[in-house]
Amino acid sequence: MEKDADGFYAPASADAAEAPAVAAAAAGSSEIPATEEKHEDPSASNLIKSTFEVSVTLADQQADPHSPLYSAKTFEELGLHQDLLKGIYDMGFSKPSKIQERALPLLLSNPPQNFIGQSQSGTGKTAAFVLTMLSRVDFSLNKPQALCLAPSRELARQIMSVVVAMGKFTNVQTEYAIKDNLPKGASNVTAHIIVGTPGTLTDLIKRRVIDVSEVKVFVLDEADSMLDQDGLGDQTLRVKNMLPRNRPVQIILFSATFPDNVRTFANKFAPNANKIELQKTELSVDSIRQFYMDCRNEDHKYDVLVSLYHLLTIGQSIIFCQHRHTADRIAQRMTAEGHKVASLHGAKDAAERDAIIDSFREGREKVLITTNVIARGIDILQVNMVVNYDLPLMNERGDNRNRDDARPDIETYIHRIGRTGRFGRKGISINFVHDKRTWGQMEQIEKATGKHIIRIETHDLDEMEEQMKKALK
Ligand SMILES: Nc1ncnc2c1ncn2[C@@H]1O[C@H](COP(=O)(O)OP(=O)(O)OP(=O)(O)O)[C@@H](O)[C@H]1O
Repeated sequence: MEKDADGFYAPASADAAEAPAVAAAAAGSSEIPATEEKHEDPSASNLIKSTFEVSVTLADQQADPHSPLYSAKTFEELGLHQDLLKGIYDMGFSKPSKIQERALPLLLSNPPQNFIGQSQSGTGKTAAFVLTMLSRVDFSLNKPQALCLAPSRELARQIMSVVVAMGKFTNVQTEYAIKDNLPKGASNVTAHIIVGTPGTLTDLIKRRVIDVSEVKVFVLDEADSMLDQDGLGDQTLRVKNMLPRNRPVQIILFSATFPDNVRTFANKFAPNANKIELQKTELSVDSIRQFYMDCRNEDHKYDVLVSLYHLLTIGQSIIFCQHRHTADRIAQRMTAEGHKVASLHGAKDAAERDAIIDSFREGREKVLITTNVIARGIDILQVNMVVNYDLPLMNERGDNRNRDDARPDIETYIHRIGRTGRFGRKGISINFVHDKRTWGQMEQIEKATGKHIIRIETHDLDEMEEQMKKALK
């Protein structure tokens, strides 16, 4: 049943890799004011200093009706509680994004109705469901009332940091349901909002550590992966089946992607839902410029990656590999050759995973070599480059082990490149292809997403730098 080696799609044991969590610094905090802002390399590291400046004109984007960030409304008009408005402004948000503007009235209306929401990566879905959870909680009742599930411990921790930041002016109490960070004591979690991963939450409910009798809201972030039956679907369903039947529970599903095979199940999982959906051609944001490099063979991919190192460290970069051992091997080799890189995947223990992602989030590491484990949801604004060292693949059974019948995993591709270009920022993705098969797979990705992928010569680093400057301008 395990779909991926990295806990991203893994079953109960996926949670096994989870650990102590801190309500990290507000992951959601926006650094973009409503006017133009320049971002220079924020890192204090002594690596090569940025020569590029990335300018973002959020006000312009929020005024453009074709942008997913467009908004005709203000947060005040969305009927949010004063304490939540304070939290939102404290995070630096000035106007809702399109998904927030459209989803919040539907999410907050009474009686509560189920909701299925789709919007491109980095367009503010988290705030929409976090505000809903915070709005529906009765803070005078010390029992779990909202549950939120995500496919990885890293994402659960990030969501929690948004709950804490947005709920800063409320009396909200929170608790994790992720491995190695379990509630203290054997029973009676009194927190209002629980954020976790499905295996651990199932376990805590079964052991009666978490009482779900007062739960009113059940959120699935990255809902398509959470409902995919080859992945976390069974466990998520198990959680749903443990929720109270004698009272309505509002079910909320969000993702940037909803492939057809999951959409049908999503409709059953959240019946009679209000829906906001994207067209197939709108799946990724235009601010991400996509490139590819035609490498000679597997070994050459490594050389090309190394040759890109100074470009990778201009902002921050995420390098995606299909397997853990590839991530480790590349990281070890690059480190031995004097480059500073970190690697993160599901085989590492929970504490180490937390330390690595925190260090990357804080800009202490600039290059993160990883697997699909952080392909979804992770929001680090300084990431301006994503490299698909291996293209994301899956076979008919939905796993990625056997390469012979592998086809490109379009959804994972969209999520991976979506780690850059967050909330109107510019970003770059580079695919490495190295033979006819990978070339064909990339063509399929290009066709499916409807976005042109531009060739860059592997030996022409000046051109690469030129293209990068242009793309990030
Ligand atoms: N209204 C807003 N104004 C300014 N910044 C915002 C606003 N809403 C969200 N953001 C910021 O935009 C970034 C992306 O938001 P978020 O992580 O919720 O995206 P997402 O749609 O969930 O993406 P993904 O599909 O990758 O999970 C975050 O840094 C968040 O703080």
